[in-house]
Formats: sequence, structure tokens, C-alpha cells
Amino acid sequence: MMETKESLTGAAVAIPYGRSAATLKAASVCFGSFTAIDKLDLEIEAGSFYTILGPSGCGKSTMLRLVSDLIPAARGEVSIFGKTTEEARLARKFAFVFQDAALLPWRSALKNVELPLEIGRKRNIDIPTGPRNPRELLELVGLKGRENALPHELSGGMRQRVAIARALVCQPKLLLMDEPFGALDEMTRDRLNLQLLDIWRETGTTILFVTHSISEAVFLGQKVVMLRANPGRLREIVDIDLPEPRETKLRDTPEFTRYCGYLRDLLETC
Ligand SMILES: Nc1ncnc2c1ncn2[C@@H]1O[C@H](COP(=O)(O)OP(=O)(O)OP(=O)(O)O)[C@@H](O)[C@H]1O
Repeated sequence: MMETKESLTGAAVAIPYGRSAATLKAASVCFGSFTAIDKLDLEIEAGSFYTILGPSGCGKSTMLRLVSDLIPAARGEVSIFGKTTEEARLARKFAFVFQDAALLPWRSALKNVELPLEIGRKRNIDIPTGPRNPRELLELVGLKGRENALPHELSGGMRQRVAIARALVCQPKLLLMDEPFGALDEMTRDRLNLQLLDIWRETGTTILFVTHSISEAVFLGQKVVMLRANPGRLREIVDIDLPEPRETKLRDTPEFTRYCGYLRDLLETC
């Protein structure tokens, strides 16, 4: 089933609702005898924005690594758009953005964004061609004019935006983000939150976003996945029913504060 959403730029974009982007069925991850994630059941709806919260060590990053085929499930099943995680990785169905932008310091912003395409060509991987080239992606993340800058010439927020553009270059249907703005100051983080929502609307990609910030989780997420610790398990999925498109002033509303309060209380019981 397809529905349309109004993008911030006013254009209607098709978002494939009702289809699963990722499915975890009783998925467990073990490190030796230690169970980091235990029998996790989760269905990630395609086109939606999920934020993931939970106490330190509950398995948020491990869950993203499991979905992205960086670590195997000890038990249970994980599928991405109906494929195994390995098939999905090879088909470039998802991309990862880490807390550290991890750009190659000797390559310009543009050359960093182009890197996955170059690697794909070298390995003869069929990369989905989309409407956007690397220059347009840099424009999308607000870096028009900085294409030739080297990473050390950019601010932390700018480097993260390059990393996001690089993640988008292969048109992933699923974007996995592990605390991408965790190291940034609050104002920069708030600005990038707004930009990320714009990008999400424009691209229609599904986003799984790990954060430690309750307010960031509420501001960005259509759904907040709360995990509990020891071992990592699903505690609750909270639907965030706030007006769209989300704007900065939303943070000052009683509804926003109510969601934050609810999640804070929930976190205390995890
Ligand atoms: N490679 C590893 N080897 C052994 N244990 C690991 C490994 N990676 C993670 N763990 C353990 O698995 C558990 C979950 O770790 P993970 O990093 O996923 O938690 P998290 O919720 O992302 O934590 P935080 O909020 O502090 O970033 C922790 O107890 C951690 O020590």
C-alpha cells in the first residue's frame, strides 16, 4: 500500500507504508557466554522513523549491528525487506551512520560522498541509480559550496552531514544511525534534527536512529523503541502522535513534554 506525505518543500512523496523494512523474530545476540540481546521481536515499518532508547549497555548499538550484518544472530531470524542481512548488505539496501563521521581525511567532502560509488564500481556491484548525484546530496545536507573542503576544514556538524550524504549516495531503503549527533552541541544537534527530518521526508527512507537523548527521540521519532537491559529486550514501543511537519517550537508544547516525561519514567524502570 502506498500513501503520500507532504514534504517540507511542499512536494508530495510516496512512502511505502504497510511493508516491513526489517523484521526481527526472537533474535538473540551473544558475545561468548554473555547474552547481549535476548529474543527480540520487532517489526520496522517501511518509510517510518524509529528512534531507539534504553539504558546504557541494553544493546542499542548491538541491535543496529545485528540488522546491518556486522554481527550474527545466535538464535532467531532477522530479515531486511524480505532478504537475509547478508543479501541486504550486498544489495546495498541499508547504510550506516556512526557517531564519528569517519571521513577519509585526504579526500574532499565530495570525494568522500563519492567513495561508496567508486567502491561499488570496483567490485562490480550494481548500485541503484537514483535522482541524486553526490553534488546534489551535498546540497541536500546544506553543504553546497563546500564540495572541495577537506574534513579538517569542516565543523563537526558539517562532517556529520557529509557522512549522511555519503550514506545516502547508494539510495538505501534503510538508514541506520548510531548516535550520529551525540558529540555535537545542542544548537547544532537541533538544527541537524530538522535537516534530517527534511531528508527523511524527501527520500522516503526508513530510519532507525539510536540516541541517549529523550527529547531527540521524541522530536524525531514516529515511534520510540524502548529497550531494557540485562539482557537486552524490548520494553515498549511508544507511538509519538505529534503534529507534522515537526518544528522547533514543538519542543515547547505540553504534548511534547508529556511524551518526554512518560519516556523518562519508563527508562527508570528498564
Ligand atoms: N564485541 C563485544 N564483545 C563483548 N561484549 C560486547 C561487545 N559489544 C557489546 N558488548 C556488550 O553488549 C552489551 C550491549 O552493548 P551495546 O553497545 O549494544 O549497548 P548500548 O545500549 O548501545 O550502550 P550505550 O548506550 O552505552 O552506547 C554491553 O553489555 C556490552 O558490553
